[in-house]
Amino acid sequence: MSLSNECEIKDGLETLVESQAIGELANLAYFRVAMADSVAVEDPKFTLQEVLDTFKSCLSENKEVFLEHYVAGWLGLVRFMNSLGSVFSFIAKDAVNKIQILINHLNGENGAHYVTVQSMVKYELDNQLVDLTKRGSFPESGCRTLLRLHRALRWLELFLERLRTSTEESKTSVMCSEAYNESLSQHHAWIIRKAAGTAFWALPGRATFFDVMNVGTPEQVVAMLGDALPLISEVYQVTEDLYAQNNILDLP
Ligand SMILES: CCCCCCCC/C=C\CCCCCCCC(=O)N[C@@H](COP(=O)(O)O)[C@H](O)/C=C/CCCCCCCCCCCCC
Repeated sequence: MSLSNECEIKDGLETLVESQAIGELANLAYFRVAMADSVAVEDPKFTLQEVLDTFKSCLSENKEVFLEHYVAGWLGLVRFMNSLGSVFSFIAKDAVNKIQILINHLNGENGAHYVTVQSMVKYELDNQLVDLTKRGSFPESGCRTLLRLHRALRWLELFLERLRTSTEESKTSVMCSEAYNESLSQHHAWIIRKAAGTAFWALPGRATFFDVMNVGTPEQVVAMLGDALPLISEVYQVTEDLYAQNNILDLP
């Protein structure tokens, strides 16, 4: 995928952040990213396969993480969340804001340094473009912005693993909040934890959830989750190791 139609994507995201109709526009934004990759997009509905494909493209042969594919993966996930209802809008809006910041870096004059997460970290640290101990001059550094999505990727991994091994009786709200409590919640203020916990109760049941994934039978969903999880885990682990090596896992 190439961000040759960067302006269109950027315009779409800017509108998306400002708009109340966030769900509809998230679809549009992802639609454009997908088009840039020649993915078949006649059907604008979310499919788990699309997200799987973007995470598959994330890692280079030498395990570098391509930022544009990472961003495309998140846009796909936001589309999914938007299809679940407006109660998740505050979460989607935060995710989209962060995606927008990363796309701005990719499209900016220093975009060449933002091709991979590895090159982004090196560039920003070498040039003191990251607030390391307290928030200051660089609230929109790529490193701190991606870290927020990276932590959310751990939540996703834990949640999807629960979904994969769930039974018909399992509750998505319980699986979601367990995954959240084991990961992201540790980085969130009390008020955010409460709001997130409330939103989880609005999640549809497992059967509807599987339907929205547009994969097929529950057995096919489970099989695809089995394919998707190692990819997501690897992207997570490569990023985690990179951030650990550079001592930037706690950026303010
Ligand atoms: C394959 C399909 C099945 C799963 C689909 C899941 C779709 C999930 C899509 C997006 C997930 C949301 C990502 C949220 C990123 C949150 C980043 C964050 O931590 N931000 C906080 C800190 O930011 P700064 O203030 O430091 O800039 C911010 O305070 C958060 C605000 C919003 C609340 C975030 C709650 C996160 C809950 C994650 C679970 C989402 C549940 C969705 C259920 C489908």
